[in-house]
Amino acid sequence: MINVLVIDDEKEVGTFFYHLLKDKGYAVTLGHSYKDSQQKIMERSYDLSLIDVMLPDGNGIDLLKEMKKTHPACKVIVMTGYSTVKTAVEAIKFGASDYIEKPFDNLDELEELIDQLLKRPATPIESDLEILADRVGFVIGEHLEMKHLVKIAYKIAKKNVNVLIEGETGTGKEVLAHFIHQASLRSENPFISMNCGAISESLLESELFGHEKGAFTGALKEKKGVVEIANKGTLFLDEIGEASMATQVKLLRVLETGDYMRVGGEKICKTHTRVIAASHVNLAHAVAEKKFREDLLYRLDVVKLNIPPLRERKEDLPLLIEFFLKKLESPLTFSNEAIELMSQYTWPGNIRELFNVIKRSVTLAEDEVSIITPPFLPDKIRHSKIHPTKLLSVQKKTDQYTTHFEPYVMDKVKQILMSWKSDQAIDLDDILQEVRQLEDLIGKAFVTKALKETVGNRKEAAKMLNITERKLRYLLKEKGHFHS
Ligand SMILES: Nc1ncnc2c1ncn2[C@@H]1O[C@H](COP(=O)(O)OP(=O)(O)OP(=O)(O)O)[C@@H](O)[C@H]1O
Repeated sequence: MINVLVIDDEKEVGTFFYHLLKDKGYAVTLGHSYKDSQQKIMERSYDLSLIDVMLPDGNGIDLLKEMKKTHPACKVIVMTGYSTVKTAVEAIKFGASDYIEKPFDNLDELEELIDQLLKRPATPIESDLEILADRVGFVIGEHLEMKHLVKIAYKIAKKNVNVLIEGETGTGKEVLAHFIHQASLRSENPFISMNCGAISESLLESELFGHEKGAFTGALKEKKGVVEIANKGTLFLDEIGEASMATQVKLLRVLETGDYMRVGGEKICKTHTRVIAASHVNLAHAVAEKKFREDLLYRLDVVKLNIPPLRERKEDLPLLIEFFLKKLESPLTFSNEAIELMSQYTWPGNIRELFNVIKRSVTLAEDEVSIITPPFLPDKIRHSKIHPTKLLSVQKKTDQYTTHFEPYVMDKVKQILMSWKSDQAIDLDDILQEVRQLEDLIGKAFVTKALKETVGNRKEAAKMLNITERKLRYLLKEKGHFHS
């Protein structure tokens, strides 16, 4: 028997769902307040719950959290008024499967949604979204924050809400926008991408809204703008922060009412496009600096998705490398040392830069070798200097490193001191002599690794270690740091 809990303080809503669901053969429990529903959540388990976000004695989102904690498999639909769509999107972040707006004017759609949710197996969404991601060429990876973000993107894709994607250059904002479009009900209609920072102000306006014949010198024919072409589809506005204040006002109008005018035109036109905006600058900061309209930001960031930079999702490097090698139809692979160097690099250009590096290495290595080794990587990656402690300290889960050598060494010294009893006589000179030997050992390990990486090329090895070739020769001769 399927158990459903409907939580709403409006009696009519409860009664409506009671009859609708009872007729389908489900067992329905009604909750009328926060307190009362809390009790009902504790009493038994449910397969589905419909929760009103605004209860007189509490917040429906908190009940959603409790439900998810107590019965993780229970599907939740939150119910909201239009003005609280932002809250509903929040609910999705906390695990709601979907949200519906009150009043319910499409009952067939509502029934369909409930049936679909109850039909789905326990973790369906992951496989659905993975199939779609595969189709659009979007690597999700293993990074938890990224996985969560894609799940939210997938869930809100079917809703007609605007989305704001923030992230450094090359992190995949456009690919994510495309993924959202493909997951939406608009996927049969056009996805149009426009970079607001790439063209001049006057051209941007006519590209966005179109122009009438004779609107300006050179406007020989009338032209459709992207808001018109992407009508019923998705309009991806990259670098929205670059749009002038005047264009921002016009965009705001499009977002509020769908209305716009072609350049040189007098007729008000309407579009039903969905806007996904992106920016590599933090738009809230731009608002504080008065470079971006607050009301426009408010309209845009109904859903805000922040893509982490590649240096924070290094665990995804192998998957991305594999994906790009396949895309380039290359049979080559990267050696472990090459991958290690790539994971030490900070990737300021993010995934775009990674793709370019892979393309370059493949071109250089093709017909020469079957495994791409460090010499085929660009200098910036081979010689990207990392702080020695990054090598010596244990990498923590959070990818944080201690920033100085000293604490690491002091920790070891403390351990040694603890085992030294003050009544034991020691010889400090002997100890310092041992430390110098250790220094040699560490030096040897670095030199050996550098020579291995550069396949014995001393010039390259010296460069990698940031020492002169003379010093390297000295180390090899005097200290016996031979290449083993
Ligand atoms: N998750 C991903 N999976 C596969 N390819 C990706 C992914 N992210 C980025 N790319 C690739 O990296 C390149 C840059 O991606 P994209 O243009 O989407 O970045 P962006 O954040 O929009 O960049 P910009 O801010 O410079 O406009 C593209 O070639 C894209 O295909």
